[in-house]
Amino acid sequence: MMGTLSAGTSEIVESAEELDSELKMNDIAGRHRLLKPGQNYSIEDDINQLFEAIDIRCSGRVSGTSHQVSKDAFRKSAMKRPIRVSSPQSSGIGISESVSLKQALRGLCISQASEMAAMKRLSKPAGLSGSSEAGTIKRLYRAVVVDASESGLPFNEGKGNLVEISLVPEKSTSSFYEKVPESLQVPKAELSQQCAPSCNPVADATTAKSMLPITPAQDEIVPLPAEIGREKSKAELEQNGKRKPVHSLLSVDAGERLPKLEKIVPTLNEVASKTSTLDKGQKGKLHSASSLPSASSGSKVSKSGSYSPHLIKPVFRSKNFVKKKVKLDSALASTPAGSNPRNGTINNDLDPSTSKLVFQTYNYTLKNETKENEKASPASSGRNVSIEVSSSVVDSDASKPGFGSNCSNRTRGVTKGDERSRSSEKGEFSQSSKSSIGQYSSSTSISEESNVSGSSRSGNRPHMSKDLRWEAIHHVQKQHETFGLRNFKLLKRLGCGDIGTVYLVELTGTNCLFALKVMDNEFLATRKKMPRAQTEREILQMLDHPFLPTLYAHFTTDKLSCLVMEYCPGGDLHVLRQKQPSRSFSEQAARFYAAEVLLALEYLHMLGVVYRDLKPENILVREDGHIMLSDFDLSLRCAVNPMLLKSASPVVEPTKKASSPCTDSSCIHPFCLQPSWQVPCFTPRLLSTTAKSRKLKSDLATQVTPLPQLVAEPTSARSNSFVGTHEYLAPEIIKGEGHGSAVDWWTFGIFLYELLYGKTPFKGSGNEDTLASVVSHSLKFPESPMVSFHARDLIRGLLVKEPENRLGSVKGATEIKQHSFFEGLNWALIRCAIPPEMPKLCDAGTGSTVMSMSVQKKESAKSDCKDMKDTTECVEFELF
Ligand SMILES: Nc1ncnc2c1ncn2[C@@H]1O[C@H](COP(=O)(O)OP(=O)(O)OP(=O)(O)O)[C@@H](O)[C@H]1O
Repeated sequence: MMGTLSAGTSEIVESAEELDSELKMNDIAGRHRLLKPGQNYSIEDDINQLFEAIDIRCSGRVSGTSHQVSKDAFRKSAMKRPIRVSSPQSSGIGISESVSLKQALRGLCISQASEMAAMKRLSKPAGLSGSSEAGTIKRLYRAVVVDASESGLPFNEGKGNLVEISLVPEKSTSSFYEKVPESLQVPKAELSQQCAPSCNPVADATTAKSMLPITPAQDEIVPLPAEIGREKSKAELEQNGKRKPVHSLLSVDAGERLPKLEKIVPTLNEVASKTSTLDKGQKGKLHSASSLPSASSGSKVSKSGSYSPHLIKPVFRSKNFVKKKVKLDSALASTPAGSNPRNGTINNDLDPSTSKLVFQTYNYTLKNETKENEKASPASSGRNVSIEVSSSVVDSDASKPGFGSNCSNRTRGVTKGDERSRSSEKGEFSQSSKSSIGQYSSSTSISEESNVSGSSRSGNRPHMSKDLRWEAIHHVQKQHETFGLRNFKLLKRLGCGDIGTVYLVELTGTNCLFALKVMDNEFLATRKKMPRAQTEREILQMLDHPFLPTLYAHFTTDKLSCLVMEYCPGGDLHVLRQKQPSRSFSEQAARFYAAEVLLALEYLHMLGVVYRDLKPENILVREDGHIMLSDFDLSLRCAVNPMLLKSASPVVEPTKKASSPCTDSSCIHPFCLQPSWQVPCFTPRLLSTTAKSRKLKSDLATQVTPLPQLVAEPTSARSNSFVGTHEYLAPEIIKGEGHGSAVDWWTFGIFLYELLYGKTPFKGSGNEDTLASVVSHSLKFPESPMVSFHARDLIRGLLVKEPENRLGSVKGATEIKQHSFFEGLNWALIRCAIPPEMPKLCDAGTGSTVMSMSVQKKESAKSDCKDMKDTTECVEFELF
């Protein structure tokens, strides 16, 4: 019963669902990757191709009377059918629509190119989205069909000049694995009555409590133990305040959980002990489980050290790898094709019984090869793009937990046919790049998308070619002809989630740090959490965005599933907020973080991912102060179709902007390359001289139209799961009415509220009260701290209880970005902006000291190790 929930525990709850849809939607994973290895990325080509592909049939002229359509009507219609709205003024600017659109797109690309230039300048290592975003945009634009004559939605939302081009949203392919029993659902009439503004909040809350649908899953909700039988470090004590995820289907108590988590350690040791050859220069010292850092070992927080915000480099601890890099390149060049892990088999020196390696799939070449193989061999259809290194024991059992065969199909659901296909794959892996069932015998195959080979060293991410972490992985892979746990040196535990434990690890011999998420396969299987782990991995594989994590590799053993991710040393926003003087962020800081989160959510929605678990705890802070949205195991995958909202005339007044476009801090002109706030690390190419740039921008401002808006909001996504964190749960989730992407905009509203006020708006004395309050209480703003009208207005728009009326429910992030709260924000360059707060040289999220991450502070491996020992009471263990 809900009543069993402890009052002080904020939780994520979920129920089983969408497994099928997740599998069915695997094809989404590949959509945003367009460039093939070796293919040169050209913005100009993109533009031309886009316009070749775009069928512009929009007359751009709709009678003025059509503008009388209400906003609500538009919203509702927009969810069902294509929208195309034109403006009578659209033709008044003397530029043909195709030309203006092209210019606008070019501007978009210029903006993008500027970002890429900035990133290059910064040598920003990870998470950059340049070409992939371009690819995504290209794909979206290719899909655009404008048909003015067929669409009859002359709505411009007051903008007056917008021509909206849209596509019919695809039907969501998500299936409802878990539906709230009809008997348990609250009648809509009653709910609307409950939610009526005139309702007595107290009475409503009481009534709502009794009305909350109690699903069987909810019955089983139990609070996750804040501690799992280990000593609490300072940071972990802080984490106790975090709203931890709880699986609603199976209760997990401390007694059950602890042995499982502890089990990981001996498993790692086991792997280590089975490693016959240790890296050259490695001590070969294998510590027992007790050598893992105790919670207390991380309790000493060193706040010393400085931080250089402008040197965004991979996390390195010595220069060793840089030196090796040259050798690596030559080694690559001379690598025989047969020994190239991209193309063939390599040896795995791990114990066959434990070794299973799967590299993430990033490379389209591989996909193409797979398709060719499918043609050649029908039996292989349905194969996963990724190639697995697996033991026969693992793969012969399709039901085996882990990221094995049962988790690797990213293009379609796992069917019996698929399993049969797998069985037939025995011995075929060298051709199909698939694992060889029954052929383990210490051989492995690695997918081409292992991101560490040849020209596609960073996978399909040319913009990340400067990310030395990719090269580091490749380097290690080439050196050892294997890639797995043994290649990592465990430094400390970063945190523990519902499905796994995250460690800070160093890629042996490279001084590159990563976050390694380790999940116990048996635990996942017995707790029915495998789908969550699978979802997280699949989503991580899709991501290529500066505010989302990069998954460098993943591998699986019999016992463990591991994700090698980008490491964020800055802790999370939950902890960071608590460190603020008033335990809340300034409005400027909140705006910054909210904007970056919004971009991340927008990107996720474009990929057909409804995040569903937004909260400060899940927003990690990178070393450069920018954010990284993490934790995707509760996300919903669904179908999404792009919608292009084309602006046909300038939004801004040319004269105003032409006067001094760049001195205006709120300049929002798309061709204004000057960031709206200081970006000292970035000098746009077009701004070589101030005069030149001013003239250029002045000219552009008078000639060109604003950029079109791309909208890819998965409005048709539906789920009935009870998923989220109590204080952040949207009303429609609580009511069991089914929910879609609008839940992310609700949580975004709660998130912004919490950043600004230091608390969430509907928190009750207990979880039950909180849920009742969410459903029935009206939104109230505290008198202090003082928050601007714009901020409150945005929150108000987001925290509309009816999802269909919620800001963002139709056009997604596009709507929200246009809100006055974000006015003047240079969205394209925010990644180059100086964050409100730079992380100190301590890991706020864990309380443990981390080594300097900047180049200036880069230390040798030895001194780093010494520092670690000195400050964290010795994280002196090497498991691999
Ligand atoms: N890439 C990372 N860099 C630094 N710390 C991380 C990283 N990923 C996770 N962490 C830390 O590890 C902790 C556990 O993360 P994890 O994603 O496993 O669980 P969670 O966020 O609590 O949610 P869930 O249980 O739903 O997975 C986080 O709270 C965070 O402090």
